[in-house]
Amino acid sequence: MDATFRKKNGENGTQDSMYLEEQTNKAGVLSCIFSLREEVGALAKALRLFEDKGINLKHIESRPSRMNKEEYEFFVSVDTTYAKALDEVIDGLRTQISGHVHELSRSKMGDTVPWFPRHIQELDRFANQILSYGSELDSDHPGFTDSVYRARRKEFADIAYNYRHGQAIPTVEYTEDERKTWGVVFRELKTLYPTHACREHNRVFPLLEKYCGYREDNIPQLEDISRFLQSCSGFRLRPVAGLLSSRDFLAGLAFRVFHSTQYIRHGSKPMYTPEPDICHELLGHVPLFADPGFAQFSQEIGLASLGAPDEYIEKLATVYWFTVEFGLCKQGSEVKAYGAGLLSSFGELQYSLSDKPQIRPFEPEKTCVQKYPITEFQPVYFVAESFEDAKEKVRKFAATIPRPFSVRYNAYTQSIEVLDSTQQLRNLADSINSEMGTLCNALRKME
Ligand SMILES: C[C@H](O)[C@H](O)[C@H]1CNc2nc(N)[nH]c(=O)c2N1
Ligand SMILES: N[C@@H](Cc1ccccc1)C(=O)O
Ligand SMILES: [Fe+2]
Repeated sequence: MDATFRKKNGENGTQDSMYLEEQTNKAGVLSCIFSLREEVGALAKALRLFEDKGINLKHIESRPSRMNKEEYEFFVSVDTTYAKALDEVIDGLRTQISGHVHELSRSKMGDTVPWFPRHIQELDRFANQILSYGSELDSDHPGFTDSVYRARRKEFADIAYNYRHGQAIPTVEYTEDERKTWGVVFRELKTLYPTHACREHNRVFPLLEKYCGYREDNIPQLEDISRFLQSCSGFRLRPVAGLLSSRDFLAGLAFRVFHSTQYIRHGSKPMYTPEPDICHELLGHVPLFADPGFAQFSQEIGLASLGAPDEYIEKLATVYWFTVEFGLCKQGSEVKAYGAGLLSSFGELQYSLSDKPQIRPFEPEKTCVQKYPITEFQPVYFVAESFEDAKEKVRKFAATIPRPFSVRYNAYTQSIEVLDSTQQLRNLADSINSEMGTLCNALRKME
């Protein structure tokens, strides 16, 4: 059970001596936490309530309460088939044994909400939680049997493992072979961008050539790009050894942090690779993260993911997949690519705008359940009406994610604020008020 137990003080500052929290994070399991005044038979009485309703407990744990020495806390889980009976037991715990229960409140910040980073520095915890793409990829990965390539990948992994927030991203000396691979990818893609890429991508690309060393004969350095992005949109890069879980990866976006690989694809297959590599990050993602509107869109997906239940992380990751990774977008009378997985693969970029794949309108409620392959061209793409439209739709979708609190990113402290107290809301109101003053003044000066 990955639930964390945390007891909260009541809003009025008093210590609640009992709280109940249901969770449905794990498919098929419902949990509840309650605390009781310690005395002979207290637990037996509580358990009788479960017995009376015919509930077979799956799991029970107890521990002395840290907040109140006279109390014990109990954590129980039951099969979801007992959902209704559990509600009745909770009522019973509140009423029938209230003699042993002082005050009662439901903790708003669920004590069972999945952990998420609150400060940008906490992203350091993700460094060594890399997923292998699975045996499926390993065996047909173009670099699988190349021992030189594998050794080189380990060098890149070590840079990422040792990286800590705030450090400069180490410069890498790329080999001649690596530069050759980059050159092929760069050249082919550059000829396709004017006709295939969305206008936001085409607008930023020349700036990257001017300021970040984007050239056919040079693989740009992550540190230079990270600085450039910070000045455009506040996005920054962090080196990562490989694929992160969707939850971790999306959490980074909430802080405007993009986890970027630093190794390059195997030279034998430059036109398409089944996993992210530096070509994908620098040619696919970076130009769009430099666009303020797109940066905002990406961060909102990240914020929506914090503390969300697993099933919603999966849906959000699918929405991310069909927008940021493989999205198509209407621009004027044409359809263009804005998904980074398309903008970094000269094979798939051409295919995506041909008449071969299926094209459907982007509707988050439908798109979020679409299955997709991760190691071959996509059979289905979704077309957004515009970035603004996609942003609005994703916002509406995100609002359906069950979460008992709202969050906001504070860029000054680089931390996530959980908006669950009147003090937090007052701070937010103050800051909006100050911005509103700026806006009104500026408007007056325009007249
Ligand atoms: C969020 C979604 O699952 C997406 O495919 C993520 C998964 N993990 C990742 N991890 C890394 N390092 N890079 C990525 O682009 C992604 N993409
Ligand atoms: N297929 C992309 C890389 C990629 C793999 C998986 C997900 C997203 C992107 C390319 O060749 O550039
Ligand atoms: Fe990507």
